[in-house]
Amino acid sequence: METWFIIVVTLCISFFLKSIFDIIISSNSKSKKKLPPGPYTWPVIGTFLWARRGIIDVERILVDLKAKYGPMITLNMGTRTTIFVSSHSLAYQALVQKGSVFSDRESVDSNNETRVINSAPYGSTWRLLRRNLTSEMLHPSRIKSYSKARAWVLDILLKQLRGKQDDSVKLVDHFQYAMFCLLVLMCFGDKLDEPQIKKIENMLVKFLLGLRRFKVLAIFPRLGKLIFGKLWKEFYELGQEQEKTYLPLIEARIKAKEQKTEHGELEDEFVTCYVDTLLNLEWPDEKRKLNHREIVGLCIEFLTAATDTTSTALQWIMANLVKNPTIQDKLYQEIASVVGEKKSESTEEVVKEEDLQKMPYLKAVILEGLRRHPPGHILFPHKVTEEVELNGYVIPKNVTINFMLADMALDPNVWEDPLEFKPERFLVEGSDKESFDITGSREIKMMPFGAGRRICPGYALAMLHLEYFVANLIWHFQWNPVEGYGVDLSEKQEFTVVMKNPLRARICPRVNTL
Ligand code: HEM
Repeated sequence: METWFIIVVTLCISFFLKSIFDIIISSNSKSKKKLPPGPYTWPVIGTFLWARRGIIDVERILVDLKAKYGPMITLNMGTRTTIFVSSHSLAYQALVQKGSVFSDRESVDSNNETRVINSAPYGSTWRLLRRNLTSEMLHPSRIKSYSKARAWVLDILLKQLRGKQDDSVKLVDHFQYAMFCLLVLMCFGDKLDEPQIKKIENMLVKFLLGLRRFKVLAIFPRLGKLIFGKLWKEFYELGQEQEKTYLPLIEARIKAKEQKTEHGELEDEFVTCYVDTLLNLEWPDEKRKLNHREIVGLCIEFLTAATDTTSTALQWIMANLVKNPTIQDKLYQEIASVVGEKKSESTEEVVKEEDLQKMPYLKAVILEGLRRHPPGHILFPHKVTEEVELNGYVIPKNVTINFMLADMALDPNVWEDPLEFKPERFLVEGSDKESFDITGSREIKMMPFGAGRRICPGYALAMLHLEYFVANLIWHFQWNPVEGYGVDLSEKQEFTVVMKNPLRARICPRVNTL
C-alpha cells in the first residue's frame, strides 16, 4: 500500500513538473518552431533512470531512435531537456559556422567557485584560462621544450616493458603511468619520485571512476547533499585529499623558483610549467591573482584532460596493431626506413620527435585509432548563448546539446567499411601522404577532439604523444597476441571509453639491424 502510494505521488509530481517544464520551454522560446522530435520521458523518474545509464547505453538507445526521429533527437531527462546531434553537417553548422552561439557550457557550480576551462561558460573567464593554456603551455615552442621530458618518460616505459615480458602484463597500467610521469612534470615542474606519481595517479583515477556516481550530486546540488549524504562525504573527502597533495607541490614550486631567481639565471632545465603560468595570471575584473585553491582546480583539470584520454587512445591503437600484424609490420617498415636513413648520425636507437613528420603511415594509424575508438563518445555538453535554429528546429537557451562523435565516426555514408581498422583510408589516393584536417575547420568527418571554439586545446600535444610513443613501442618490440587470449575490442565506459578486457600482449624486443 505504502509503495503504491509513493509511486502514485511520484507520478503526479512528475506529471505536474513535466507540464510546468513544457510551458517554461515553450514560453521561453521566441519562435514558433519546435524542438527536435524525440520520445516521451517522465520528469524526476526520467532523471534518475537516465543518470543511472552509462554513455554506451544511452548511445545504443539513441542509435536506434535515430532511425525513427532523424539526426536531431530531444530527450526530456526530467528537469533538463537534452538535444542529441548525430549528423556531420549539422555538427559543422553548429560548432564551426555558428560557433559563437554554440560554445557555451552548463554552469555546474552556481557559486562560481570552480573556475576551470571545461566548465566555464563562454565568456571572459573561459577566454582567459584557455588563452593561458594554449599560448603558455601548448604553444609549439613550449611543447618542444618538453622533448627531454618525453625522452625521460620513454626510457621509463621501455625499461618497465623490458622487465615484464610475461603475458600477464596489463599494458594500460604502464601507458597510464608514463602519461602521469610526463603530465605531472609539465604541471608542477618537478620530477617526482615513483611513490608520489603513483599517489597522484591513484587519487585521480579514483576521482574519475567515481564521476559517474558523483554525477547525481550535480543534478540536484542542494538536495543531493541531503539525500546522498554518504556519497557527498566521499566526494568532499576526495577533494580534500587532492588539495592536501597538490598545495605543497605548488608551494614547493614557488620556493624553488624564488631560490633559483635569487642565485641568478634560471637553469636550462628550468622549463616553465603549468603552475608557473597560473601563478602569473590575474582575474582582470577582480584585479587579483588566482588563489591556490583555484590553481589546484586547474591542475586537476590539466591532469585529468591529458592523461586518461591519451593512455586510453594508446591502448586502443596498440590493441589494433596486435590484432592486425600486417599493419604492424607495415608501420615497422616505415619507421625502419626513416631511422635507417639517419643511422650514421645517431647511435641511440630511439625514434626521435623530428623523425615523426616523415612517417605518414604512422599518422594514419593514429587517426584510424582515434576514429575507430575515440576516448570520448559524446562531446562534453554544449549550450547555446541565445535561442537559435538548427535544421529547422529551435534550440532554446536553456537546453543541453550533445554531439555524438563516435556515431559520426562509424557512419557508413561517410566511411567505407566503418568497423574495419584501415589506416590507408587516411592516405591521399595515389600518394603515401596523409592530409586530414583533425580540427574539422573545413568539414567534419570525425571529431575525436571536438571542433570549433571549444575544440580540445591539447589536440596537437596529444597527437605528438601518441605518435612518439606508438612509433617507439613498435620500433623496440614486436607485439603478438597472447595464445588463447585474443584481442577483444569490447568497450566499457569509465571516464573515457576503455577496453572492457584490457590489452595483454606478448612483447619481444626487436634486434634492429639496419
Ligand atoms: C587523445 C587525447 C585527447 C582527446 C581524445 C581529447 C578530447 C577532448 C574533447 C572531445 C573535448 C571536448 C571538446 C568540446 O566540448 O567541444 C576536449 C576538451 C578539452 N581538452 Fe582534450 N583531449 C585529449 C587530450 C588533451 C590534452 C593533452 C589536454 C591538455 C594538455 C587537453 C585539454 C582539454 C581541455 C582543457 C578541454 C576543455 C576545452 C574547453 O572547454 O574550451 N585534452 N578534449
